[in-house]
Amino acid sequence: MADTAAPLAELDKVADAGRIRSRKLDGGIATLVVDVTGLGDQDRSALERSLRSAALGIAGVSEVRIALTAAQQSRTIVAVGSGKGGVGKSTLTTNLAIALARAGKRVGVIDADIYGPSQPTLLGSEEKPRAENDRLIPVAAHGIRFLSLGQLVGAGQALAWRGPMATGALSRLIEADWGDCEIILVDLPPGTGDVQLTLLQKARPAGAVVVSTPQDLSLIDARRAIDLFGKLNVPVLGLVENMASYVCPHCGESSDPFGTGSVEREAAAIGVPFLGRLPLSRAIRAASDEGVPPASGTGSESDAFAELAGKLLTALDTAAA
Ligand SMILES: Nc1ncnc2c1ncn2[C@@H]1O[C@H](COP(=O)(O)OP(=O)(O)OP(=O)(O)O)[C@@H](O)[C@H]1O
Repeated sequence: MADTAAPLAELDKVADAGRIRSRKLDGGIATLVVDVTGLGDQDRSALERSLRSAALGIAGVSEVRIALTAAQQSRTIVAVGSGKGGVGKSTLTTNLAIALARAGKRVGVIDADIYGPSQPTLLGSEEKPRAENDRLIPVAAHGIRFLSLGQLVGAGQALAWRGPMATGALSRLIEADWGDCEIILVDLPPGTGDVQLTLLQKARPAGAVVVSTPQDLSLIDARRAIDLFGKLNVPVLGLVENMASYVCPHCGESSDPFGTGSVEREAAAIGVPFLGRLPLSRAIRAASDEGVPPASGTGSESDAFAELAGKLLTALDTAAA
């Protein structure tokens, strides 16, 4: 029977312009090739269902065959690590992600910190992710999407995980339906043990950001993290100095409780970019506790994260060149 696809033109009303790459009607069988690039699993299924039911409503169509195609989604994973806990790695991850989103990127965050998953608190969202076709759907907050071990288990429970259990749960986060996310930041657990190693091997990040306070102790541990990245061939995209100077809100005098400048010197010594310095700021601590990331607002803290995000994008471009 002749192929006369004209009646299928109707389907343009169902799919966004250009998504239907080819259409054919032969012997009552409608065959469509549909480009689903950039759509998450749910949107793909929804589009397929709508096209199928619309096609079956067209006179002369008795069967519908749909092939979905997608251009390879280019996605960059960046690990955020520190040698030591409590230096602000999670705070940096959240705010860097939001600053990247404000710079126009589609950003996801994986909270892989088994010792203290804190992204739900930092992002002020206790929403649990749904699963579709056995894949988790990241939760949206402050213009980014995120998944956290803290959403899969109760607070404090992940701490008891070791080995395969932790690795299995982390794999679910990495293999989730990240849709059109272009950059995914992974908030690593502090330290350089087996969990970090497995995670890096699974996620295969394009690079890593290492955060440290200017204290010697934090810096010594940061060097261990840098070594681990080096051993796994994960380029260090840059170092960030957190909790540097403190400006007294009363008298305005600036002091350096943990010292200042050592992280920048370390970056120069090992030949990696210094991405920037964040002050020790009561506003950062208070906003983080309240689930209102400073990067989502305005002011000097938000500007500092925006600057870090810009430098990270430059470092990513340089690493890819
Ligand atoms: N620049 C800053 N100024 C003030 N407080 C900060 C700053 N950075 C982080 N903090 C606070 O320090 C505490 C630890 O930060 P955070 O949880 O981000 O560290 P971490 O390195 O991820 O720790 P862990 O590895 O234990 O999860 C939090 O209370 C956070 O609000």
